[in-house]
Parts: sequence; structure tokens; C-alpha cells
Amino acid sequence: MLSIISGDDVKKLDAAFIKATGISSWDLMENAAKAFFAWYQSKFMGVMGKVFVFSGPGNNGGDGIAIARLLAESGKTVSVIFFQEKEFCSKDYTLNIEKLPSKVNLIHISDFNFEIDENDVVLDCIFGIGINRPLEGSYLEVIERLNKTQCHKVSIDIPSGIPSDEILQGKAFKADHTVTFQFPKLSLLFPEHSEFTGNIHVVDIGIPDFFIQNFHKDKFFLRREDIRKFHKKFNPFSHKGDFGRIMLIGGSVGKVGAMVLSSKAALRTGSGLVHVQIAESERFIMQTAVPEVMVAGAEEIKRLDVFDALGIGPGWGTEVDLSFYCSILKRYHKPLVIDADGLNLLSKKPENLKYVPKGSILTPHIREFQRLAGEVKDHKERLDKARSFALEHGVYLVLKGAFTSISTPNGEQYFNSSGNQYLATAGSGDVLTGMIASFLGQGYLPLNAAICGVFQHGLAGEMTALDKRRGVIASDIIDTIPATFVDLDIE
Ligand SMILES: NC(=O)C1=CN([C@@H]2O[C@H](COP(=O)(O)OP(=O)(O)OC[C@H]3O[C@@H](n4cnc5c(N)ncnc54)[C@H](OP(=O)(O)O)[C@@H]3O)[C@@H](O)[C@H]2O)[C@@H](O)CC1
Ligand SMILES: Nc1ncnc2c1ncn2[C@@H]1O[C@H](COP(=O)(O)OP(=O)(O)O)[C@@H](O)[C@H]1O
Ligand SMILES: [K+]
Repeated sequence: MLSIISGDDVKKLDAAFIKATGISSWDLMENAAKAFFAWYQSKFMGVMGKVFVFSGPGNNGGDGIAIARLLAESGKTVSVIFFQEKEFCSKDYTLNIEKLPSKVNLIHISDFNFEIDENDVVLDCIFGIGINRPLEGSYLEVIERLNKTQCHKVSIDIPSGIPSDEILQGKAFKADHTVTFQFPKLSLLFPEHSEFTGNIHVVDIGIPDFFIQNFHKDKFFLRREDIRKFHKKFNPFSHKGDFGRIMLIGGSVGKVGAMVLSSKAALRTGSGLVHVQIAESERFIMQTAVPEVMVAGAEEIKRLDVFDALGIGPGWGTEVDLSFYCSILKRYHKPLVIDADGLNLLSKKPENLKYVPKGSILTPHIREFQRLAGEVKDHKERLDKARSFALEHGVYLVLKGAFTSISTPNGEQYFNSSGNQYLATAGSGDVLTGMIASFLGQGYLPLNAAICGVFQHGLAGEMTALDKRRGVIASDIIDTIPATFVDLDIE
């Protein structure tokens, strides 16, 4: 798991790492340049055009000059476009300028003609995490001009103009790819910046994560290599009881499809037994759609303690008797999952939040979270609010969207890296509810259930989108869940 630290802490991290290892800041910049170069070779091999490196006065610009050298040595035609004379630039920028081979064209911005072809590549190394005010003057003009230019665009560390932990004020470079060093800067995960970041790639520059953890506070980035350790192991003698008995509650008239999706997803995630409690009139539809599911009558809902986990809300409607809902929350003493109308009903009467069992998992999308916790001005404030909500109510708050975040009752936040825009389809959230409830019912700790559910839901979306793209529907995500276990090598 990568720790996400603030831009200010990166400077302290660099200084401490340099002190501890005896390497120089130039070496660290060289590591960054080499890591970028390796990425470039793997992704841009087939792009034959010229490379234009726009280098600002700080270390982001220094990275650019080092990268220009590596690209030129590999045979590329490279130009460096600079803004400031080296006396006004960072120490490592200057060292790298001195190492630049003569075959690299070094052009001051005022002499640059902007003759860039569609097939050429622009590397944005104007500003990194050291940006400290909105863009203006020639920097702004150049970035606006580059934003209108048709070519391949890659930002180094962060698109120039975007601060590392805050929302952008003003303009920024619009990249097709952002190659960020060591860990994604927090602001790369904000939806407000999606038009600037393009695809985000994290490259390792050789600072071990345990070292970063000395500076780290409470934010982590989840990647596929992290997921195995959150999974529980089963053995050949495991029986269906070990895989859990869960109850999903929801499915009003006309919305029973939500429960069809949730319950199928739970079965595909490995639940031993799945019961559903739905509107009586919808029984036939439910049992025809998912014969493996048991449809509960009113008497079964009286004995909630027999279930290893509950999932409440998909397709429930908002006309539910609140005292019935409350009685479920009061009578069930283990962590459960609440989604969709289960959340909307809590927003109607927030005092019922106190009955939600500690350690439960709430899975709102942005609008549901707004109903639950109030208006926010931007995603940064939303994340802060999610964190305090989870702390205050002792729950895991899964805030859905790109880079879904999981806020924990002890103030940590985990950001998911899997998934794509094709998951934004009707019923996709119902699938996630079924998956998380399933893991919870299989005896996973709530955090592990949330992490595995969120990651594998995203992965299933990625895998099924390979040949379906925007044609993905929620049922496709369900069909692909088993393949995610194979893909991650989970027994
Ligand atoms: N461990 C890592 O992650 C590593 C990170 N590395 C790299 O270092 C980068 C951070 O470098 P950095 O700190 O030198 O800051 P950077 O973004 O180049 O800009 C600062 C310069 O810009 C100026 N300036 C600021 N705002 C401005 C504005 N609006 N308009 C005009 N000027 C403005 C400011 O000067 P000022 O005018 O404020 O005096 C200063 O000169 C990081 O993103 C990564 O690429 C690797 O090399 C090694 C390991
Ligand atoms: N652009 C995106 N990138 C990654 N995941 C996404 C994106 N858009 C939506 N998702 C995921 O799709 C799911 C949608 O859930 P939700 O909004 O509850 O849908 P529904 O109400 O239709 O079931 C969530 O898990 C969310 O994280
Ligand atoms: K940049």
C-alpha cells in the first residue's frame, strides 16, 4: 500500500532520505528521470514524433532536463524549452543543464515557434508540487497555448498549475497522462481535476514505503498487489457455513432488480447462503431470477442473529416504515452494510444513525453522502467530511466514484485504484453492496471486506470493459467477479 503524504512533507521526506542513505538530491532526481524514462519506453515506444520538454525553474523543470538527456541518448529528437536562465533555477536543474548533450535543442520560451505536430510529444515539467500561486504571465500563456495544441501530452509528477493537496485556482496544463513519483499526490484524486490529469501512473523512485510511513499520516493508495493480504483463506474442509449466511433487505415493487443484482453479486463473491427480504409481491420474480437465493418471510426477519452479515437498502424505496428499519438496526449487533435507500432513510432521520452497529459499512455515492452529511464546496472538503463522519459514527464510510475512498473509524482513508467510467451504470452500486456484504458474511473484518469489495468491483469493471466499453451493464460486472479471484490468484 502506498502512503499518500502532503506536498510539504515530500520536501522533508527527501531531506531525511538523502541524510539516511547518503545519496544526493541529484541522484534522487536521476531516479525519478529513469523511472519516467522506463515508463515512457513501455508506453510511448510506438510514438515516433519529436519530444518537446517544457521546463520550469524548480526541480520539476530539473526532472525535465534529466529526462531530455535520457530520451536524447536513446535516439529521440528532443528540444528543451526553458523559461528562466539557470542562475534563477534550482541547484539540480542547473547540474542537469550542464550534463545536457549538445544534440538537445535548448530554446528560450520567447524564441519558441510552437511548431508541434500531432505525432509529437509535449512533456510538461513546468511546475510540480512546488507551485505556490495561480499561473500568470508567460507561464499561463504557454500552458493555454499548449492546451489548444493537438499532440501527445504527458505531465511529470502533476499537471503544472495544480497544487499537490488543494483544489486548483485558475488554469492548469491538460495532460493525457500524468506520471507521478512514488505515490499519487492527493489532488490527482479529486474529480475537479479529471480534465487535467488524464490517466494517472505511479512510478517508483526508490524510496521504500516504510521510510515514507515515518511521514505518513492517514492516507493510503490501494493497488492490486495489496489486495491478497486482505483476503481470508479457506481450505478443502470449509463448508457452506464457513462462507457465511447473509441477509439482504430491500427490493420494493418495481425495484426488485436491485436485489437480484445484489444477491447474485454476493453469491458470485462466495457467500454460502444468501437470503433476501423483499416486497412480498416480488417473490416470484426474485426466485425466478436467482434460484440460489432464499426469499425470507416476515418470521425470518425476527431472527436476525443467525445471519453473519446484513446488507440493507438496494431498491428498498423511501416509503419504508422507519420504526421497522430502526428495529433491525437495534436488534442486529454485528457490522452490516447500508446502501442506497438505506442511507436515504437515515438522511430523513439522522438521529437513527446512533443505532447503526459500530464498524458497519456505509456506501454512499456523492449525492447520497451530501444528503447524509450536508453540502460541501469541493472534493477536498467532502473527503474531510467523510473522515469526520466515519470517526464520529464509528463506521466505515465508502464514498463511491472514481478513486472511491474508504474512511475508517480511526481516521484513516484508503483510496481505490481500480475501476473506470464504465462502472457508472444502473445497478453497479447494488453489485458493490452484495460484494461487500458477502465478504463481511465470510468473516472478513469490515475494513478488509470494504477494501476487497471495492477493489474487485473496480477490477471486474475493468475486465468486462475490455470488450464492452460503454456497453457494460451491472450484470456483466457480476459475471466477471469470479474472474477477479483468478486474476488476483485468490483461492
Ligand atoms: N520525492 C519526490 O517526490 C521528488 C520530486 N522531484 C520533483 O521535484 C518537484 C518539486 O520541485 P520544487 O519543490 O523545486 O517545485 P517546482 O514545482 O518545480 O516549482 C517550484 C519553482 O516554481 C516557482 N513557482 C511556484 N509557483 C509559481 C508560479 N505560479 N509562477 C511562477 N513561478 C512559480 C518557485 O519559485 P518562487 O517564485 O516561488 O520563488 C520555484 O522556483 C516535484 O514535483 C518532482 O517533479 C524529483 O526531482 C526528485 C524527488
Ligand atoms: N468514473 C468512475 N470510475 C470508477 N468507478 C466508478 C466511476 N463511476 C462510478 N463508479 C463506481 O460505480 C459504482 C456506482 O454506484 P452507484 O452510484 O451507487 O450506482 P447505482 O445507484 O446505479 O447502483 C460505484 O462503485 C462507483 O465507485
Ligand atoms: K508538471
